[in-house]
Amino acid sequence: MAMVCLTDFEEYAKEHLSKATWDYYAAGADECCTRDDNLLAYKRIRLRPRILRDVSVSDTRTTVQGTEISFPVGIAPTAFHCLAWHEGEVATARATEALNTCYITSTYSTCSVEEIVAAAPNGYRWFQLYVYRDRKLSEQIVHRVEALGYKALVLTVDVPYTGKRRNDIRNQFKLPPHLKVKNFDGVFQQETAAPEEYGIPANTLDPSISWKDVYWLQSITRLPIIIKGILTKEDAELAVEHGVQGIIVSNHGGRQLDGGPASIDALSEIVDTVQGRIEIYVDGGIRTGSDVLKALALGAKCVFIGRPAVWGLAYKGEEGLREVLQILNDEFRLSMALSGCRNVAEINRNLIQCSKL
Ligand SMILES: Cc1cc2nc3c(=O)[nH]c(=O)nc-3n(C[C@H](O)[C@H](O)[C@H](O)COP(=O)(O)O)c2cc1C
Ligand SMILES: CCCCCCC(=O)C(=O)O
Repeated sequence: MAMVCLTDFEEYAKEHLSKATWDYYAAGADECCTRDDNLLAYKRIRLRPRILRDVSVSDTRTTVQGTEISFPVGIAPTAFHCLAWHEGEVATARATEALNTCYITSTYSTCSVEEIVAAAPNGYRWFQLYVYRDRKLSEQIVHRVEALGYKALVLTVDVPYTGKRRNDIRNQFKLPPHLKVKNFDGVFQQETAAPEEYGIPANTLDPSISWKDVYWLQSITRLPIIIKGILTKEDAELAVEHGVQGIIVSNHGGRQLDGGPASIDALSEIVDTVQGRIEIYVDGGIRTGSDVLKALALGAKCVFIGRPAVWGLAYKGEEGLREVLQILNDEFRLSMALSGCRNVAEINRNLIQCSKL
């Protein structure tokens, strides 16, 4: 079967994954309004293409946190890649190294960070962090990834509690016994009597985390800190005031608070408030190259994809994810050219119809 667009990979994954795994990847919170709006919001935005601008050569390269990547699409942190493909995050690391883009490894990876780095030693990676009640656990993983050459920490702030994902509850979804959250092998397993969530002891994440924990994190690391899960200008301003280096505008793929804004709809107020003081990225609902173009036009430095990466893995592991990234790269290049942009520096708000500004 020829894979032409990202939804081809979605259909393949839906057909070939077990129902419980598919439901877990697809899940949104409650009625899935925010999950679905993440995609619909891109379709509401209209472009203002410019013509006759010699687009015979186009350059999709950009930088994030000072490092060059081949195009402005990275991999958002998603848990449990071994559910989609037996090599799991090792395949993800190889595909992203090959395509020269940024891979944010989830705390809940089913390969360890050491295995990931060994598989793709030259890959450019950030590590996604949750803050545990037991701060020592968070501190240990921070020091591990720093020593392994991860280039930034992505602090996820929208999971004080896990959102209510109805099918996961109906399916009693949990990691099968042969898979583990490898970064915490032996740590989480000790608490087998405790109630579980997805096969992980419940209540390990600290719902009391607050802005002071950003200072705590800064005190234990020299890595840049990027906050993932901001949706308002007020919190964006606080992030800048607390000295972080980046923001990922995100609603966690609509898996946490249902009824919040589509992430692309939240982007503009954050970009306007931050005024270039730190880099802003966005994830949620990006499925085509023109979605990438729209996000950049509205001020994102780079976008990240979550579910499409696991669909690629489910299709053919490393090769499948490479295909997903290559298709997005090709579509983005074409959208740039058809709207008169020769490089990412030429993408700006003039490309967006006024009703969306
Ligand atoms: C199956 C799945 C697992 C996820 N796991 C994590 C995670 O471990 N940490 C995290 O910060 N975000 C996690 N997310 C949220 C993603 O990083 C990202 O915000 C979201 O998937 C983007 O939306 P998209 O799937 O429409 O691209 C997960 C999302 C999905 C779909
Ligand atoms: C015990 C919390 C598990 C969270 C799993 C990863 C995640 O963020 C998700 O959206 O799923």
